[in-house]
Amino acid sequence: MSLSGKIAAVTGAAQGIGKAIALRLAREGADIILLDVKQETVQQAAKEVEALGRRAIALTADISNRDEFQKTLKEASSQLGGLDIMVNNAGICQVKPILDVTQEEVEKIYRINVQGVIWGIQAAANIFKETGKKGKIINACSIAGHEGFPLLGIYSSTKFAVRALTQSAAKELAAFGITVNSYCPGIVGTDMWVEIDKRMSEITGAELGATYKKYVEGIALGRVETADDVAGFVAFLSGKDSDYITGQSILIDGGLVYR
Ligand SMILES: NC(=O)C1=CN([C@@H]2O[C@H](COP(=O)(O)OP(=O)(O)OC[C@H]3O[C@@H](n4cnc5c(N)ncnc54)[C@H](O)[C@@H]3O)[C@@H](O)[C@H]2O)C=CC1
Ligand SMILES: CC(=O)C(C)=O
Repeated sequence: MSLSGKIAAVTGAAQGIGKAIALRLAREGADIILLDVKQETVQQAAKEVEALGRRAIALTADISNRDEFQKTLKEASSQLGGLDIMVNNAGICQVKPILDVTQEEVEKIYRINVQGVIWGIQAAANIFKETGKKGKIINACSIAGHEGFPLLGIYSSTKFAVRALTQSAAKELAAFGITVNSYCPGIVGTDMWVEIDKRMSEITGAELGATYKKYVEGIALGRVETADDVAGFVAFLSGKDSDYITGQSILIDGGLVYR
């Protein structure tokens, strides 16, 4: 598919799935706004986009800060000449029994994983409406947005919230020709899973690597998911071939959770 002439914004684009999405959309022809809290690495990722011959703007901003996020995104989109695709990818994980989690911990993950997605939907939809674009909003959900997993309860609840927001926003924005969908990866070999495995070991006493191995063994296709697997699917959701899909949170997990 060609995304030539399109402008896409990707949050959490400094590394992992977000960086793979930014590079894949650039390969398909889009110019990219890359946003992350990690200044140096997001600038490096933007250079990699430019090396593919596309325009790139690196933004250092926190998606949980509504004003900072929306202001920087609006300025960057004006600079590039608009916005067509918004990928609300940034998120954090948390591994803890529900009985032990503190108020601060719950608030932190909800500010990033839930409020950050709300601010991203608002920012993109307002830009699309102002510029008369039938844009696409694409959110990061998870298998954990379809099923609760032990020690990932609060994280799972944030991803269930993303699924609800995706459905509601799709219904509210359909009148403007804006579609809203989510991708739901399974076990992707990024820094997030290194951290999950480490925390699971600390809590359960399992050997380092054992939790990751156990989850990967449950995947029907028999291999861990790569960030590029996810990026290819996001490219599909960004392009014309997905124009008639909205409000969906689609599993891309190699066969792990079945809905
Ligand atoms: N790794 C996995 O197995 C899975 C990941 N996901 C979701 O995919 C998304 C990306 O995950 P990964 O690439 O694996 O994570 P990662 O931890 O490797 O990368 C996340 C990126 O988001 C950025 N970020 C975090 N908080 C931010 C904030 N407040 N403002 C701006 N940027 C922020 C980080 O700096 C980092 O660059 C997340 O929403 C995650 O929940 C979903 C299912 C599986
Ligand atoms: C990080 C994540 O979403 C899972 C379920 O592994």
